[in-house]
Amino acid sequence: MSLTDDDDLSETPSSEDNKAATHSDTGRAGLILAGGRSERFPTIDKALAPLDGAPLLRCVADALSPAVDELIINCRQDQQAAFAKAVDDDPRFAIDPVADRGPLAGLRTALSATEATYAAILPCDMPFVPAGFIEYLFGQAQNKTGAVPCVGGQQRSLPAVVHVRAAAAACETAHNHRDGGLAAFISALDPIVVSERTVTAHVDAKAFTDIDTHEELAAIREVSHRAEQ
Ligand SMILES: Nc1nc2c(ncn2[C@@H]2O[C@H](COP(=O)(O)OP(=O)(O)OP(=O)(O)O)[C@@H](O)[C@H]2O)c(=O)[nH]1
Repeated sequence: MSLTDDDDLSETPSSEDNKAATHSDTGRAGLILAGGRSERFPTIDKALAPLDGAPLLRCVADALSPAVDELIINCRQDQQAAFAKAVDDDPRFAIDPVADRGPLAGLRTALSATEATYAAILPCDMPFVPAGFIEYLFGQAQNKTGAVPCVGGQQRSLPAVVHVRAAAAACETAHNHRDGGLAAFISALDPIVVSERTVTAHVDAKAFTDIDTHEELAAIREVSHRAEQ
């Protein structure tokens, strides 16, 4: 499938489709990539590391939930039980058939688990992206292959809102690419890039902070502790 920004990707479900709608047959999915090994975050899976009393995974799920109709967590089989306990809602899980194949493989697994037309994608370590900004990205992605923000002078791969079928095709293209990562995926998807000026009008740049180490998490805790005083 070849898609460009000019392609109209709108899908108008028939009344038959609507009658047959199930929990997974929704307009907007939220996909959380959480199948990494957290090697820079020793002794604990960073998705379970607490921030203000809640595991990072729950912070991300709580932020995403208001903007989506269904939540899907992508991870390894051995993470599922702990992750199910960590989040408040009752998310679906998309389990990697083969572990440790990287975020792009995780994304393919997550995309194949939803019937939604559009999906927001977040990593498990980016807890401050507000639902309002995800809603904004859904609006920008409408009838396009997707939308990503420009932050710090760079187009980001995540967070992203993507057209699910276009994204699945872009995963295949990226898979055959030399680096085979999320950057190759975004390049193949060719989404709308929301300018930095527009991004900063909607949200603080801190919203896109991701947490890779204990030191980074401690620094964030320190800032929020000071803000409370
Ligand atoms: N499904 C899946 N997700 C992954 C994989 N590797 C990384 N991710 C996810 O992709 C996102 C970005 O990855 P990183 O920030 O590098 O996380 P990580 O690989 O767990 O961390 P390090 O091991 O310290 O590099 C995180 O949400 C990870 O959970 C993988 O092999 N499979």
